[in-house]
Amino acid sequence: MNEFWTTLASVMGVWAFFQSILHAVFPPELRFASLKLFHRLFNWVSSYCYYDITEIDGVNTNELYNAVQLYLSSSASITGNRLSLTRGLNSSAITFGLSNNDRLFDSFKGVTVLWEHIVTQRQAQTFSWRPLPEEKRGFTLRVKKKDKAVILGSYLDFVMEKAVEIRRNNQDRLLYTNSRGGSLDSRGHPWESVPFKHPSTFETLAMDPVKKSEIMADLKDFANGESFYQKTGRAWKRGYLLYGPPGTGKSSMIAAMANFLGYDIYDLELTEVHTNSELRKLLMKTSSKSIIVIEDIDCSINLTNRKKSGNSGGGGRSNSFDGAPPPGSGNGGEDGGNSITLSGLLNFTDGLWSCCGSERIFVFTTNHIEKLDPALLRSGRMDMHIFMSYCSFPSLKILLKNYLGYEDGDLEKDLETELKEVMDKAEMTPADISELLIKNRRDKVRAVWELLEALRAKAEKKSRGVNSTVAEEEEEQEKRALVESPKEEDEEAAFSKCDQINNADHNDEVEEKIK
Ligand SMILES: Nc1ncnc2c1ncn2[C@@H]1O[C@H](COP(=O)(O)OP(=O)(O)OP(=O)(O)O)[C@@H](O)[C@H]1O
Ligand SMILES: [Mg+2]
Repeated sequence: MNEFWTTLASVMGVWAFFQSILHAVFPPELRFASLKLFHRLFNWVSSYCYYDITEIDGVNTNELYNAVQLYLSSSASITGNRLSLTRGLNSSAITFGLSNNDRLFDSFKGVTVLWEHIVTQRQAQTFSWRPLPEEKRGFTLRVKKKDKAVILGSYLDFVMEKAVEIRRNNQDRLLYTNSRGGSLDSRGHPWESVPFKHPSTFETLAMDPVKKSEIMADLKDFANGESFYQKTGRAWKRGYLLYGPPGTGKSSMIAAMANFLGYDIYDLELTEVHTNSELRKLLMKTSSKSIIVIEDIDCSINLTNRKKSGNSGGGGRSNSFDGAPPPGSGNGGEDGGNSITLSGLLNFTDGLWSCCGSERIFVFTTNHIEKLDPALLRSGRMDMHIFMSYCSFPSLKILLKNYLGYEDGDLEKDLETELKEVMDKAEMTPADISELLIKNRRDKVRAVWELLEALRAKAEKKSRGVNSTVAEEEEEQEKRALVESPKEEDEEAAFSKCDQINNADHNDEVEEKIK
């Protein structure tokens, strides 16, 4: 050991002496050239090579940096004496990390490597189109030259895989939103996140049990289908379109999917996205094993003004849902890139860019499938169309079990028969029924009788031909008003969206279909 320190001291001494001679004798250019030469010489003689993994690579966040940080946080791999402990905002576990400017050894397949965490203050802010963090952070990996092949070949992949695993186990899943508009945070992320804690599961979801098991099997096949997608040359992604009246469980289904697969959710607010290229950037910043959701797609973008959409209706912003992109809008639009087109959206879900990353699910929801452009519904676009319908008797049984603890056979026979009869005629949504059950949950018997009363009343109204869709229509208009409201610059687009509400005839047709 002593020998090591003596050698190190002499090398440092020689280096210091060499530098002072350089400063005293040579002009700066020559000094620089000699330093370069010395470094080359040193690298040539040294038996180590070094890899720098910086936190920010140009303008993008370096995924490998995050992975290394997580990997080094796994207690199994850590052998250092000094560790930093963190508990992230979105995490329910404490993680270890390498302290700033500290180092530790790790071994892999009999090879020992040294990790060093380097943190330096960023020099005076250079010009940048977004604020950069104050510190420059990075890891340096020191590897023996003879072990280079092992490390580059499999160690870094192993680190990446381990990091994903650690993240899955340690961290709560996240719900991301793009509510910041197109702006990025200091680490280059366009998405904001909060912990995802929605308790909906397939168990609590009231829907036809056969359909439910089909969906669950489809999701399982997808999640386990890496080799299938590889073999068939398909991108590892899947699209689901959930449609049906308000309150039938579309959003609950998305939460159940995420909880079932353990995926994060990216809730894409289309009205906050201004151009196709912005949409693409958002996509590029989503991680794999995630569900990308566009809710109420018919309310998010203009579906009716197809003819006008090419010129954004005279200069204002309009997210146009047009089969053919307006001239020059393939990557943002002629008007300075101020429109999203259907082709942009399809590229987002379907084109080459949709394959950056893998294992992703796209889910669109709508109350009005008939308002969607056929291009979006064509086979291959959305792999599964799932109709979320009014509450049926099998769905009611699930709600009765979840809310009141009724098991099969607990209901009196007559009561059950009557519920069965009136259920389909009443066309009540699971949301309405849930409300009734919650209200009386302390008195099971009363809850069921009140429900039966409500169902009878609703069924009777239906049979008298009273338009039951008034409430739905009101809810729909509320939704649209929310989308259309505030921003002044969106006024024009808002007016054009109002046109959508004038589709009563069309609605009737679909209601027929749904029935
Ligand atoms: N199928 C269902 N199973 C269980 N609960 C449901 C179901 N549908 C609705 N609910 C209950 O009603 C509430 C509203 O449902 P949800 O938001 O999922 O409906 P939605 O179809 O997404 O409505 P919208 O079209 O208005 O977005 C949920 O919080 C849930 O408690
Ligand atoms: Mg919803």
